[in-house]
Amino acid sequence: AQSVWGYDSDNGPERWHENYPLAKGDKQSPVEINSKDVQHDSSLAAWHASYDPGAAKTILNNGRTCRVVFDDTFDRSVLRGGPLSGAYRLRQLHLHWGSRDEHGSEHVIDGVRYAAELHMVHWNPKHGNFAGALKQPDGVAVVGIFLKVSEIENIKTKGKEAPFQHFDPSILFPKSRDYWTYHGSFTTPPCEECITWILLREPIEVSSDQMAKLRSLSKNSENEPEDPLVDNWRPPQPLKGRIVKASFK
Ligand SMILES: COc1ccc(C[C@@]2(O)NC(=S)NC2=O)c(OC)c1
Ligand SMILES: [Zn+2]
Repeated sequence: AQSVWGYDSDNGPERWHENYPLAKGDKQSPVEINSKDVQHDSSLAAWHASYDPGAAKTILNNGRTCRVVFDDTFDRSVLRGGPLSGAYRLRQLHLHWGSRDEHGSEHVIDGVRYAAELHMVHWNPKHGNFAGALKQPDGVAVVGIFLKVSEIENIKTKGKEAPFQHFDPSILFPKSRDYWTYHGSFTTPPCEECITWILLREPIEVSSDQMAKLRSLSKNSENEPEDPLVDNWRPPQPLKGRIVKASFK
């Protein structure tokens, strides 16, 4: 049905605005980042995450992405510093990826599309709850991490099932803390413009097998015809005068 948004030609990003007017807002995400237009801001502080692995709860295929949810009923796994004031609670992380290694990320850096993009979504508890935070310009902070396919032979351990109860997502952070920051929106409907984006400059490496794992997920439920879950990324939206800040020179 047209009303259920997705990434296909009949319900994809070009049509979201028909049911979700915010999609045509002035602070939409993702965006293209051109290093020549980026402004270094020496007042930008370093960001810090202190995550409790025990906060990880479940991993879910919701037909649009693969999502891990965390206990955010108190300041258990938090992100602070960087462009933020106060501690933001980690609520969930999810990914966007392509059908091939040449595309899949949502933000595009100097024309480079990465194979995938990881979003770690945090919200500001001063707004009471997540729903309240969505309505505030400083309500949500998302750390975006680019995934590129490594050349090295992937070192997947066959058949090993890692329990998600002991998963500390800070292991996903790349070495460098360098980041870009700008004010934008969720990249899927309802596209609220409540996000302070912190995009890490250094991508993390994943093997092609790991990418294949992501691409093996399907949109459909069990016992329905196989419909591969791929290309769940929104193309870049107009900056509309916004300046992207860099924490690095
Ligand atoms: C109303 O609350 C929402 C709405 C959409 C998303 C998902 C997403 O749009 N946000 C980012 S970032 N990437 C996405 O795909 C969400 O993520 C926590 C929360
Ligand atoms: Zn996302």
